[in-house]
Amino acid sequence: MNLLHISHLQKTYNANSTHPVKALKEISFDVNPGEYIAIMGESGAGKSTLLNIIATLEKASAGEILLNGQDLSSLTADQAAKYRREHLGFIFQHFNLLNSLSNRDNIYLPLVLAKVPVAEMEKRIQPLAASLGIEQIIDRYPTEVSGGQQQRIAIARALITQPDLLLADEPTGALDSNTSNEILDLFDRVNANGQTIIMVTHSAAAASYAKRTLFIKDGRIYHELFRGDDSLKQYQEEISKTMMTLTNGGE
Ligand SMILES: Nc1ncnc2c1ncn2[C@@H]1O[C@H](COP(=O)(O)OP(=O)(O)OP(=O)(O)O)[C@@H](O)[C@H]1O
Repeated sequence: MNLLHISHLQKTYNANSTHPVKALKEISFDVNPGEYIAIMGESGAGKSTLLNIIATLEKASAGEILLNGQDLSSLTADQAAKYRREHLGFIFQHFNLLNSLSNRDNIYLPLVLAKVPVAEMEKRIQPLAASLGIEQIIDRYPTEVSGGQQQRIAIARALITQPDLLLADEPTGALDSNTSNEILDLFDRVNANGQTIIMVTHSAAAASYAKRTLFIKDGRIYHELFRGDDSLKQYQEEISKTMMTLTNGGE
């Protein structure tokens, strides 16, 4: 079965006003378990809207969205909050760590909210910290580590709940190119361990790490590319070319 099934999804903001905005007009795609998908498109194309609907933060105006067979559009606000905690992991451009908590407590936070026993939290953090290279900084505070290290902490926070789906919104947008590559290498390893990832990005370099890239234009899927056996460099060139065609309005 598909992990995520999206069919004829539409989203109109301010539907009842004189200026409705059709952010998503027709979006259909499926995601299989273990996939790593990048979503690209120009500013205003509808990427964040799509991500927010998958994240259960917003509701679609029409169409179907199922995650593991669960109809996300039928969830109440409380059910959606629970669903997010139990099934989704989030990574943001600006890390969104709480500076008043240690890195360790930031990572524990979703488990605290889910009332997971302390012994289980400690058991889960050890292998995660080792695989993400954060053992040395785990008892510092977010303000005492670099941006790349903060993003590693944020990745640990997203993964500690063992989510069905990891959603990343411009995860390298605030990082220099070397640090970005380190974070993207980590995503690669996380995906190789079976984690399904959907990443919104403006960066062809970042998208080239994903195995499939969906291009969105004016609320519709314009094109998709598969990495296949391409090298990172070849695939990045393909992605850049497609973005250029899309920007120039080509078919
Ligand atoms: N809450 C809202 N109310 C009204 N219109 C909105 C709202 N959120 C987004 N839009 C509009 O919906 C369209 C799609 O926006 P969206 O933020 O999804 O694009 P995006 O591809 O993520 O852009 P960017 O790359 O700049 O983040 C835009 O025309 C935007 O102005």
